[in-house]
Amino acid sequence: MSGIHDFIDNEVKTNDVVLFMKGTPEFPQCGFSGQVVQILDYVGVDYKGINVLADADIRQGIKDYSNWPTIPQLYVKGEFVGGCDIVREMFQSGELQTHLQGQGIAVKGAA
Ligand SMILES: N[C@@H](CCC(=O)N[C@@H](CS)C(=O)NCC(=O)O)C(=O)O
Ligand code: FES
Repeated sequence: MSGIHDFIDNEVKTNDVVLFMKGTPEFPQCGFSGQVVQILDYVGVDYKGINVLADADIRQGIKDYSNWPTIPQLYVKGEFVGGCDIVREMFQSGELQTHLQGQGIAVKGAA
């Protein structure tokens, strides 16, 4: 196992919600990442953002880890959820909020 794989594995397993993205939650540097940030902020969930632009090995490593070719990538409780399109569709259907709550993760406005 490579060091990058272990780093990623540790991040997704020790943080409930992790977003691998371009830029930071405060300053996204791509519209796809920015859309997921907006959704997560709207839903009101705490998450950790990891900027793949700061590290080329993570940028490639996260694609290998999930076998998914693009950034952003959202993980909940150690599981890959999806990229921008999937997260947006799940948000619009309400499935994202349901999934988070089902995992015991607090979302805004939930009891
Ligand atoms: N349709 C994709 C949009 C994301 C996307 O196309 N990302 C591209 C451009 S930011 C990407 O990560 N390319 C590989 C790279 O930049 O390393 C999704 O649902 O997440
Ligand atoms: S950085 Fe160009 S589309 Fe994401």
